[in-house]
Amino acid sequence: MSEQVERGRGRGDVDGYEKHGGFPVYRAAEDDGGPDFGRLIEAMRVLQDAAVSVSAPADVVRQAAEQAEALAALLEPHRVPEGQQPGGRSMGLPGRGSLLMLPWTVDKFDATGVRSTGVFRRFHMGGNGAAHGGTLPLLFDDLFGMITHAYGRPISRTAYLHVNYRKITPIDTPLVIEGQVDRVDGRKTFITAKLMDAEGTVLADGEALMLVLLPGQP
Ligand SMILES: CCCCC/C=C\C/C=C\C/C=C\C/C=C\CCCC(=O)SCCNC(=O)CCNC(=O)[C@H](O)C(C)(C)COP(=O)(O)OP(=O)(O)OC[C@H]1O[C@@H](n2cnc3c(N)ncnc32)[C@H](O)[C@@H]1OP(=O)(O)O
Repeated sequence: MSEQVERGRGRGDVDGYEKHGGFPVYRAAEDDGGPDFGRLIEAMRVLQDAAVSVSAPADVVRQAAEQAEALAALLEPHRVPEGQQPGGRSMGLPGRGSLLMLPWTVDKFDATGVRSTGVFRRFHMGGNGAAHGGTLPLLFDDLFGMITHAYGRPISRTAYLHVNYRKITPIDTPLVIEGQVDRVDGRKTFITAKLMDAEGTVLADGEALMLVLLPGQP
């Protein structure tokens, strides 16, 4: 984890951050969920990739279903309320340890912007080796959230998000996404970002308006 990301852990204490909106208080998980949480999440991701790409004999599918059901039953008694689980709050893990997020790694996180690197996996495929078009706004939206946070803005929500698909975004290929705050106008934070391949070719670019929540807004 970079020094910038480490510093970002303390943002929950920035004056006004917790008081804004009706959003629950979120803090980064102290220990990234413990020694095996990252392993669990990565194993789940591999399982997701497998689940959407295998064509297995019926007996294998039956065994896999039974094992998946047993695993779910093992975890079920340990559900906790939103904001207490390490998933999504583990800043040292790819995708913050959230299965929903792209498993990307943040390597820059400060007021000048946020950069993250990673690959779209088989799980994220739309067709013909390209990432599903819906997965790109997910990547952009989460980056925009981090950029807002790294800039020191109070909790904000995405009012709009625009993505231009410039070229096919391939799966299993190292990519980088980078963006920054362009301007601030009262509650409004305007952000832009670019998704690029290793040669710097822009595959997609995006812009968003993030609005600081008013007191009580969910
Ligand atoms: C989860 C964090 C883990 C914690 C770990 C610790 C640290 C973490 C570090 C980083 C965090 C990382 C990531 C964060 C994760 C994710 C970020 C994703 C964020 C989202 O994914 S969030 C979900 C999608 N999002 C929504 O679910 C919004 C639904 N919506 C609403 O809740 C309202 O809509 C709201 C509140 C947005 C505004 O409502 P409102 O009533 O307060 O404001 P109002 O409408 O009056 O607009 C005020 C002024 O904005 C202009 N305006 C409004 N909308 C516009 C538009 N679309 N286009 C152009 N202008 C627009 C108006 O024209 C007016 O402009 P003017 O003042 O000039 O007249």
